[in-house]
Amino acid sequence: MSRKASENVEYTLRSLSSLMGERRRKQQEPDAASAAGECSLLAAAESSTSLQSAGAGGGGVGDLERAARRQFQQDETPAFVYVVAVFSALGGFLFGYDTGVVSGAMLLLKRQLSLDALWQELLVSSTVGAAAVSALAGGALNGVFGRRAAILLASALFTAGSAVLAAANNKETLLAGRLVVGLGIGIASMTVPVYIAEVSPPNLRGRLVTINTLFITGGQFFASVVDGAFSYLQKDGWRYMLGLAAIPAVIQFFGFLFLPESPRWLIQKGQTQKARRILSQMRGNQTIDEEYDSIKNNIEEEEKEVGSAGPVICRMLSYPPTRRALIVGCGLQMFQQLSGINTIMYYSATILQMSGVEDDRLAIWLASVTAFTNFIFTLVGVWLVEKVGRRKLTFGSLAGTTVALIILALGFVLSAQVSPRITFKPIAPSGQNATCTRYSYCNECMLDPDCGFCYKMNKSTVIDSSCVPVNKASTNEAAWGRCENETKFKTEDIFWAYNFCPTPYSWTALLGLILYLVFFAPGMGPMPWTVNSEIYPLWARSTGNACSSGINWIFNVLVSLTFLHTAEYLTYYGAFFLYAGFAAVGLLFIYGCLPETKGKKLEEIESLFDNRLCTCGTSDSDEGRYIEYIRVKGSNYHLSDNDASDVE
Ligand SMILES: O[C@H]1[C@H](O)[C@@H](O)[C@H](O)[C@@H](O)[C@H]1O
Repeated sequence: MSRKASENVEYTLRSLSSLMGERRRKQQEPDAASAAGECSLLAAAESSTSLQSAGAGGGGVGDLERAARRQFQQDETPAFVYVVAVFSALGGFLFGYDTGVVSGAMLLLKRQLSLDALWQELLVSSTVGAAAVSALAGGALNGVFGRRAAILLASALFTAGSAVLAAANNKETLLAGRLVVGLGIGIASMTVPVYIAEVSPPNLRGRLVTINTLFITGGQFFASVVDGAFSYLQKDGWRYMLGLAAIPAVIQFFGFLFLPESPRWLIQKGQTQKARRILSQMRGNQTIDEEYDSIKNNIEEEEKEVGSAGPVICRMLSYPPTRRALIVGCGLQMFQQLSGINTIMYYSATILQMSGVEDDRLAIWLASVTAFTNFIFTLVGVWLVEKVGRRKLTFGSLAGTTVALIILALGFVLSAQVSPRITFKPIAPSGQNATCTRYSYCNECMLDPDCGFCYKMNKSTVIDSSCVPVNKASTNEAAWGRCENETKFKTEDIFWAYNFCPTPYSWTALLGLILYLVFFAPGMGPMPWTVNSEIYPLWARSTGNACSSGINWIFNVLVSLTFLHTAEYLTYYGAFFLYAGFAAVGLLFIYGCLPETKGKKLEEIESLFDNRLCTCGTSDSDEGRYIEYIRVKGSNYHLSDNDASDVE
């Protein structure tokens, strides 16, 4: 095509795109498919009439299509956006690493510092508690100082906390270090998804924000490997485990000294020149005028509509669209935790032991297989999020998770039904606890955290079984009796089961565990974070994310801290049935309340919450329609079938 002809095509497309843009603005309809700085020309694929008429004025549809396709191939998202996303997601890695590493570190710490149960619980949950507080406070921090400053602060806290932990000489210092790290986790968990969402182009936003969760699960997996490797270093192994987090934290800190602030936040603060510069850096060869204008207009309109007086949370609650978005965001985070992910993560070693793995070390290594499954299937989520969209992915994931929880619970029911009888009741030495010897079946004994099951095997039958107190310093052996000395009883063909019962049905628990992660990881793991980064308008984004992340952390503590007690009262299968029940309620919630945000500009998403909640399930209007877009980005034309979310 000659230069002149191509200019003609360009001109026609530009005028058509702005005409369409105008018309839409007049109709005040959300332009869902247009990417940042773009207008979309929509045409149902079956009838390419609009395309033809568009082409007619500028050299024919053939030329037009060819030009558009050529430009599409040239028009790439600059690598800079990926660099920014990966550096930010280091915050996710640290979140995963620091929450994951503590279980392995605790095995060594409790011996070296003689920690009692209270201190162990304090060291684990103080971090999650501090994360809840700082996630809630992070909203104000983000709003006032910006996303970049918040991320810098989080990485400084991670670095300082890790250094304190590595050098700690007593439990009080350890507690201080864990609190500092927790403060970093909370801030990172609420800021990073927001920052990535704000710098990403709409067609990649879901994928890039989901990468943050990939880094969280990657951090958890890495932590489990580090735990396994350093568990051989009985003295001071925990210092390496806890201190290693300083490395990615320092990298992130220095990286962010050179990375830019979110252009959306800058526009909100009136720093428009800087915002334009950063936006064009992020969009490469695409023009940014329309994206810039739409962000700016949006801020002005929002101010008119909602005003700027009073605390943001009050304005959010009194303005119906943001109130609904907040309910959806917090609900998603709550159901993520109520479906028991962290019970599964923290107790996977125990669940694996129940399925027949008797060796402690092997169980720790197998727990890293669990963490790896979580990680790999989060990758599947990264791939699926822009293909099937948030709504279907979340719903499908939670449906599978519910089934897996039921299988897991049934596994425990079967195990409990064939639970071995206790046939031998040893007399407790004087002054020793004798409570455990009162139980009649292994599953009662197993649910008491102070007791363990000591037995022999005759072929595949359990014989000479007793329930005796566990050695508080090492759950690998009993406090007294035949199972008192691990090295000795192993040579005498005597077995010790703490927290599990030998049963032929334990494989169902393993099956349930794997199925759980396969379903949970692609959707329910990442989507609550991804959706929350998108559903609030700019003025409410930090506060909305602060609240929902706070809810995530609060329910995280509640569920993981109560698991053992819940299991004691309801038995293991009762606990898993309970989570399955929560997950089922979550399914109804998602079906009724979660709208599809795929492909929409952040500025358009607010309108999805204009209607009453629980009407989203009825408005899946894109179903079964194939839509083709020609995008016009300044001088670049796209033919893309990716963003099938806007229907006119
Ligand atoms: O999205 C993450 C992820 O699924 C993690 O594996 C889990 O430990 C977190 O609690 C959750 O927020």
